[in-house]
Amino acid sequence: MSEIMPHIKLSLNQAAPFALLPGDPKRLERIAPYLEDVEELAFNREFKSLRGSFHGIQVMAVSTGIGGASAAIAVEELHRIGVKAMIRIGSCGALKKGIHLGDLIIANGAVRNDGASASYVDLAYPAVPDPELFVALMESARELGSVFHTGIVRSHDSFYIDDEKEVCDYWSKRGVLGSDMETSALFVAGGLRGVKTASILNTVVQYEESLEENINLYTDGESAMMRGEQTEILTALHAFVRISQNQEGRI
Ligand SMILES: O=P(O)(O)O[C@H]1O[C@H](CO)[C@@H](O)[C@H]1O
Ligand SMILES: O=c1cc[nH]c(=O)[nH]1
Repeated sequence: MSEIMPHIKLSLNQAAPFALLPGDPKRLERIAPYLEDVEELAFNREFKSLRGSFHGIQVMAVSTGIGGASAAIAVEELHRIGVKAMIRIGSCGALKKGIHLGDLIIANGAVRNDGASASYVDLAYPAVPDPELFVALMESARELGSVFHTGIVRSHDSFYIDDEKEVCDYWSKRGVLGSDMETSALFVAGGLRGVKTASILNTVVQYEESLEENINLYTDGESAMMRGEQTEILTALHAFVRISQNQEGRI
């Protein structure tokens, strides 16, 4: 019998080549309807998982919880059971005016303000997505008519620091589009381990709006944000189909 990973509680025979990585375990309930032959796999701590098929490819969805530490654990353990490509389908706060609720941000890099990626490697190492997966996400987003922006995001470890507003303004002034908590750890762990990674984020807080209020509305199922979530799920699934075709079965 193959080894069961200690946190995600999955083994080799449960792997698929592609994995969607939401933060919130609840998001799995909204991913499942897009897949056929869905099997629930495991639920340990923040790591809930399922597997199914989409347009002929096998896909997993595994929640990573909040923050880079648990996201990096998910990347490591999924890599060990054989997952080759991972797309974070997350939520974020915009750092730029004109990015609206439900707009998607496809990250072409992440500011490494998290602790997990720093514990892996010097900050000079870039947090960047796999180029092929990034392009596949952009092409899918265009094909589906999604409203999306591409650019740098900032990954952080806490909302509740005393100078939160000043820190957000600092990065906003430098052209960073949005903030989340897992993209940089995903990109760095994936880069070091040779896993293809990308990140697509649904805007749930507009720049300079109340964070707590908007996250509550999102979890209550308010519509623009829910539409953004549906679009990011579909965009990511189609991106996996694209790279499976590009690679002609190599993945
Ligand atoms: O909605 P998810 O994917 O969890 O992403 C965002 O939401 C959480 C904070 O509310 C953090 O995990 C942040 O990155
Ligand atoms: O503003 C936000 C919203 C969601 N997630 C974040 O990290 N920041």
